[in-house]
Amino acid sequence: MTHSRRQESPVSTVPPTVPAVLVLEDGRIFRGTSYGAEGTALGEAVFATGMTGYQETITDPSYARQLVVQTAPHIGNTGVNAADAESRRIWVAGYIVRDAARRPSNWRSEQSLDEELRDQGVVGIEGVDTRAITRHLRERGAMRAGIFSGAGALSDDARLIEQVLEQPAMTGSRLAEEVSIDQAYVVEPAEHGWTGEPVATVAALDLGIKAMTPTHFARRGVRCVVLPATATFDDITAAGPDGVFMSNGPGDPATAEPQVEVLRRVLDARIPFFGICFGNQILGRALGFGTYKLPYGHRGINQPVLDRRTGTVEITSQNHGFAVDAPLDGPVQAPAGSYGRVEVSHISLNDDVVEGLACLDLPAFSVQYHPEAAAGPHDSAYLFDRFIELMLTEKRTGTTTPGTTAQEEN
Ligand SMILES: NC(=O)CC[C@H](N)C(=O)O
Repeated sequence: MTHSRRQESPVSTVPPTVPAVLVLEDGRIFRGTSYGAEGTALGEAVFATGMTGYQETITDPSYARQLVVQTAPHIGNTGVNAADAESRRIWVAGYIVRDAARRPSNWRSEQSLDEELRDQGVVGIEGVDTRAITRHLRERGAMRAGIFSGAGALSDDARLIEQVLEQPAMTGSRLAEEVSIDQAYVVEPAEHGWTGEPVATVAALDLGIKAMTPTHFARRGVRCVVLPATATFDDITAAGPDGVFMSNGPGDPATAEPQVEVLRRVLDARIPFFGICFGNQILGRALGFGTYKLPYGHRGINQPVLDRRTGTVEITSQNHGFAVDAPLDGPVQAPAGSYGRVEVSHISLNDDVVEGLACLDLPAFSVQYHPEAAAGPHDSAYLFDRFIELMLTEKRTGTTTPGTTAQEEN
């Protein structure tokens, strides 16, 4: 009886499942079901440990060409909305979750994450053991991978591994120009509730900038002129900036030669500089240090960092796979140019990786993490204040004239 009633019922709460498979370049394979768009996604498999903020994560341009594994097991439960997007689109190349929420439940939700992934053509996989994937990546390192769903998932494993190996590795990939903008734009302080006159102007290079960064400047009264990644030194000075900012961004910092050259001219001209993440790596390179690939990177919103100058510990938001190779012990002369002394100002308390650089003879500093948060804790927002203070001090003491070098001024 019960059996026949069940057969007659037209209602089914279980959606039809489409097979999907995650294939890692070392041959490890995880089978699950399709999530978001159906198709093929290739990229570097990395894991992100944030328990919240999945929308900010997937719209962070630094994740371009990466397949992101969320270690939090339940994803999508608050849906997505226009206000929380950190850029104009989703940038993760593919998305890997354990258990996708079937129904979002939040008053701010405008659409389900599944629908948003579909709308933007982002291929994902769900129902895989994300803990096993994470442990694998932690032991073997971030690596090339592919998500294949629908008909593609039925292909021969060897053929799928071949496809995964055909893509370029993250090392050597230049991606900042791909995610940047074509046209400059300005974010005015008044747009974010500032009622007085602007206190300064920052020229911000968009190497993959997140919306929250200009917002932080604007809230503090700073005009933010956002420029494409290809901006020249002359484009920067044309904005009449009191300071220059370089954002986070995807790809290998070893490929950022044009931005390193631009930054050297900024430093030569003694224009105050602040960089975050990719911007920190570019400052490191401009000063003559190398960069290297971390085994599996730092991605999450609870990464402990020590500010070595104050002894304060910050809980930070991070997303980096590369790091600066600079000596931890004491200030050193910058190996390149005549930039004077530099010190490692911040280090990771998990693994001693360089998390910040400070020039002692120039108004320039940077951090490897994300003081703009979004998502993540706000511990590091003081860095925006520190940069504004630096710009205003340089302005007051008159040592900075954009477009001229320190020698020319003397
Ligand atoms: N968020 C970032 O700016 C990342 C910088 C660089 N692409 C890295 O992976 O290290």
